[in-house]
Amino acid sequence: MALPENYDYFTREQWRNFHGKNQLNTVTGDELAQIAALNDRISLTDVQEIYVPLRHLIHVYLRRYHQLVEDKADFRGETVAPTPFLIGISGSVAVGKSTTARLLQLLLSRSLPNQKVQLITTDGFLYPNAELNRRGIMARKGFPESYDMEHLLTFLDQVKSYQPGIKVPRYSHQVYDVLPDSYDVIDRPDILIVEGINVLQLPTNQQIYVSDYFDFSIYVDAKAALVEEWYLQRFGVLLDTALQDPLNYYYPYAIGDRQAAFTMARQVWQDVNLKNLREYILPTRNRADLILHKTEHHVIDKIGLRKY
Ligand SMILES: Nc1ncnc2c1ncn2[C@@H]1O[C@H](COP(=O)(O)OP(=O)(O)OP(=O)(O)O)[C@@H](O)[C@H]1O
Ligand SMILES: CC(C)(CO)[C@@H](O)C(=O)NCCC(=O)O
Repeated sequence: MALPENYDYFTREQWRNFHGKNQLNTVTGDELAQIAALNDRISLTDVQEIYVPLRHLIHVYLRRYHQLVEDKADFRGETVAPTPFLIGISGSVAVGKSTTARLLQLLLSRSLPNQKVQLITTDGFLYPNAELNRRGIMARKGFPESYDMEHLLTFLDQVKSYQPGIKVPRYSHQVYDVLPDSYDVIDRPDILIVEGINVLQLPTNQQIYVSDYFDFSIYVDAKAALVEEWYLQRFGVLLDTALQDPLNYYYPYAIGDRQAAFTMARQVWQDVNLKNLREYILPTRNRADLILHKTEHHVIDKIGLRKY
């Protein structure tokens, strides 16, 4: 699918100079150490040249957002109620959404030390495997019908209305299921990052869309053949981890024939994740405020900034 036309596209050589005046435009040694601990494969040049200007752009959106919230309260003759700023991050399975999300959480927490920056993935809003099986859609995990979208919308509504202590179910790749009685707690953040393949989708039968809640959104983009490579690499890591744990979903694959396990993973990529990317995820790309385009080794080579 050709890149959408309603964006300005920049090379990294252009993008890395986008800082504005008097901005915090470098990362400290301490930040770099934290980033390396997050994922030691992240290119630190990408952090400096791509993510630091991106953080500056988010500051711009944030300022404008707070001004608008204030002006709207003033218009109604009311005092300002705290309203969290929401960032959505979308893209294929295994493209690197959660890594991007955690990196942004870290960078924003550092530049805005008085603000609480929290992060969730929409994986926790998948129906548990028992429910997917009951509905006969276990082979459709990740497709729109496999998520409890109503629950996700209610959650976003609670966050925006600044409710304390909201529980979010947790999904485990190791167990391959939503964990029973295990939750993350989102507690009145100033900024919430919501990462998931479905965050820019338009569910049917709903009055409001998930994307209506976002004040800034990012689509992480790459050629499908590359994402397949990353999916299989991550599968290799999942197998290695599973070897230590007989309760891990991947344990039978980990102790069996490795070639056969990879053949199975390739098939799942083809039948499930690639199909989902083509039919339901990629068509949402042109709703994002920003497209981060990756090439080999996760290096970002192009950035699209939405014009209108
Ligand atoms: N910037 C990066 N540099 C190097 N490796 C990366 C980078 N981003 C992600 N990866 C690797 O790519 C794989 C997929 O990343 P990640 O788990 O963040 O993807 P995801 O899009 O969140 O996937 P899912 O939708 O399945 O949760 C992982 O093995 C991760 O370590
Ligand atoms: C949990 C999701 C849907 C999204 O992160 C994905 O990682 C997944 O498990 N997809 C189902 C097919 C598979 O096993 O890869």
